[in-house]
Amino acid sequence: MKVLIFGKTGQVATELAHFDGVTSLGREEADLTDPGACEALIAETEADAVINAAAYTAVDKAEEDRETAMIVNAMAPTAMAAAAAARDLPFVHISTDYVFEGGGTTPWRPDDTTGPLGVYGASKLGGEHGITAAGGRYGILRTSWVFSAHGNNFARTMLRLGADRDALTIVADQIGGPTPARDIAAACMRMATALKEDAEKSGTYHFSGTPDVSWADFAREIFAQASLSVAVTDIPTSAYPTPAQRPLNSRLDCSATTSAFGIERPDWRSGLAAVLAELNRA
Ligand SMILES: NC(=O)C1=CN([C@@H]2O[C@H](COP(=O)(O)OP(=O)(O)OC[C@H]3O[C@@H](n4cnc5c(N)ncnc54)[C@H](OP(=O)(O)O)[C@@H]3O)[C@@H](O)[C@H]2O)C=CC1
Ligand SMILES: Cc1cn([C@H]2C[C@H](O)[C@@H](COP(=O)(O)OP(=O)(O)O[C@H]3O[C@@H](C)C(=O)[C@@H](O)[C@H]3O)O2)c(=O)[nH]c1=O
Ligand SMILES: [Mg+2]
Repeated sequence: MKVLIFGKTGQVATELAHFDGVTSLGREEADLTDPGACEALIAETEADAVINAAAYTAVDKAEEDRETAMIVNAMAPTAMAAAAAARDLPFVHISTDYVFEGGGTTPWRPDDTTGPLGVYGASKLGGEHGITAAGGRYGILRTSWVFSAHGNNFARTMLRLGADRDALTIVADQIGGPTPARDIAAACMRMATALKEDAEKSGTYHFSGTPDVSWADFAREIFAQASLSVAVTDIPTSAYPTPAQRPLNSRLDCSATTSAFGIERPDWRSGLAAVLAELNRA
């Protein structure tokens, strides 16, 4: 199957580029601030499916750059979905736990009420609504806490800070599933193939690594596996003020993804080991 990918340099896009039959479009070939151009690329593609792995992911910066976040995360994916629907091509798109308001401790199910706390989450939710309304074959995969050997992510931030600090204070009341970018890429490919066969599988799905942990627990595991001696102290979110508010409960119920596509939650601790091995080889 030939797959057209929006995004080339991001965490998930980098992992998608390793699959056979994919064509990756970087910012130079497809700028998401120009939704019409993205639409045109899908109208003329020879691919059998489209995956969007590009997004405005700077959560705090989005608070003061709402317009760009909305164009990239809502308008461009909406235009892509319409173009894919017009040609009956499966369209797979990645969304986020940040569409939820984050109350309680129950894992969120795909049809639970959304309530984004910030601009990034609101812009991603706008994309979800546009894609759903386009009426084509689509899969929206909400994931969380993505990490890989590339790009900006919490694991690489911890390795950088841990290299010259022996103690860090990390938020311990936000709970979620860290997710290896490699597993998200594989899930997207699997969904694109399944949607080609069966349009009835269209819908919104959840996918995150297991077990659910706090950011502080995630940091401890990073330092343990990297053999870095850094003392991690738990702090509440209130002690780490940021421009954008984050959900406290980011747990995702991924059971529908397993039933529809046979995709299981990956253990993020082995994904972390693979990322550390990759960084050590580099
Ligand atoms: N990171 C995370 O923790 C999470 C991410 N997600 C979602 O997963 C998906 C993939 O995220 P991830 O791989 O982490 O993203 P990254 O932040 O690693 O990469 C973002 C990608 O989007 C591209 N991009 C941004 N703006 C534009 C633009 N205007 N035109 C073209 N390309 C653009 C970037 O290109 P360039 O290098 O040129 O800037 C880059 O390739 C996104 O939809 C994101 O919302 C969901 C949950 C958690
Ligand atoms: C660096 C640092 C962060 N933190 C906290 C802040 C925050 O609550 C948490 C994670 O920080 P980050 O900046 O990596 O978080 P953030 O960029 O908000 O990560 C999010 O990105 C978007 C794109 C998503 O879709 C989400 O699923 C999620 O992965 O760790 C500390 O408590 N201490 C620290 O020293
Ligand atoms: Mg970040």
